[in-house]
Amino acid sequence: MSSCLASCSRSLAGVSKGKRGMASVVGKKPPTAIVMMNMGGPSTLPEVHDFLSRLFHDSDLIPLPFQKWIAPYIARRRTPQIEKQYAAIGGGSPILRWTRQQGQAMIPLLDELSPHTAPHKAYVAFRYARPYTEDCLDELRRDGVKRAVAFTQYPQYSCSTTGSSLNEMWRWATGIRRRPKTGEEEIKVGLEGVEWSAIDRWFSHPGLVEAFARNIEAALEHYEPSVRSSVVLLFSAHSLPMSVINRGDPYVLEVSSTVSAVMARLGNKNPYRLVWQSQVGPSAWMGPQTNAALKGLARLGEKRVCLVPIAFTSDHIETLFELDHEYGKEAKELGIDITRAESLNGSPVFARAIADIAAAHLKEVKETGRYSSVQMGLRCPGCTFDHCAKQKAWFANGGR
Ligand SMILES: C=CC1=C(C)c2cc3[nH]c(cc4nc(cc5[nH]c(cc1n2)c(C)c5CCC(=O)O)C(CCC(=O)O)=C4C)c(C)c3C=C
Ligand code: FES
Ligand SMILES: [Fe+2]
Repeated sequence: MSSCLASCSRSLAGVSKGKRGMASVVGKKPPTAIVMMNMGGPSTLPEVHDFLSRLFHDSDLIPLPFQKWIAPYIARRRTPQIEKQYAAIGGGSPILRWTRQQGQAMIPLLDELSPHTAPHKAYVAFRYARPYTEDCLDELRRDGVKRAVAFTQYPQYSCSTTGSSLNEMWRWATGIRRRPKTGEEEIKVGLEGVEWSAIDRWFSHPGLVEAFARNIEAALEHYEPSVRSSVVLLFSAHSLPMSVINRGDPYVLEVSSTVSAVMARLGNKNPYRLVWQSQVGPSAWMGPQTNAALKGLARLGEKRVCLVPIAFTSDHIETLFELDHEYGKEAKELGIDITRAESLNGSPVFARAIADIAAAHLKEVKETGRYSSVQMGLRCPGCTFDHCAKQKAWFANGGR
């Protein structure tokens, strides 16, 4: 992280916009692939069912008894309700559009920050929506890629999110997972001869912190200067089941660290809390829940609240539907003057941050020969999955 700090402040200080974009990769040298990994979301309503089906089949996210049989049933039952939510936010998730835009903004900056690994090209690998991990690997194969970075787009690490995406990448790249053979068609298996490394977390990167802070400052402009410092900043992150936290998952710690760093950058001028949203099912999840916290704050006489989504880098159903639509309405009914900080979306400060993170990582791999972070090597104390160990060993060995 220390090298990040130095190079980030340099890049924040003003890397000028590069002239090369994605088009610059058509030369002879294959691009260094920057694979932006995330969960994805259905871009259109007809994709909702397949999105949920993949999600409920993922035992790293939701381990279910008889998963193969139960998952299709839950996905089918949940589809109409979730379709309505996506319909209410314009007919689909904007995550693919934002991820592509962020990748496009990152590449010229990265070409400039790390010329010896240029040209770079951004790829997208989603866990539950197109383009899937396997689609992304097809693209890498077509481009003749020899060096690839698996770059999680979740700033804070959880085995249910980043861990799941890394597991999926390892399965497809090694050929453990393969497409079913249809007819005489030749099936490509795995991805030979690629040197892989992983960026698994970046929860306290100064560029990320700066991007969040600027969006919060912009949201606070909504309030009169005389009352601005009384606004409660309510940082909201997707919750986790207590069973995952008790297994030793680092997500809660890392989200908390992001919040502390953002508050320090803001000069600790406002009161704040970290709360948790979007729990599903009847089991115990991390709390307090965002909507209960809003009700509690109203009961205690708080009149102004700024909601800050802190664990995702673009808009999605939980900001646009849950925060804006549901909780925003509820809060107004409770008499709270509520605003929401914009998600990182098209923030140029954010684009510079991810370029800096990628550049610092490429440099570190070259200098140390370490392909993944020290922290990524440690399994959760309660982990019982063999595949976590195999995936970590595979990345630590450069994808060999
Ligand atoms: C950092 C973000 C997220 C964590 C951690 C996370 C954990 C987690 N999620 C579920 C179950 C579901 N999540 C669903 C949707 C969903 N989840 C996140 C983010 C995190 N999830 C996002 C951004 C989305 C929406 C995608 C979009 O809008 O584009 C869903 C599907 C919706 C629904 O049916 O309610 C489920 C289910 C678990 C069990 C879990 C931790 C173990
Ligand atoms: S569940 Fe965390 S390392 Fe396996
Ligand atoms: Fe989720």
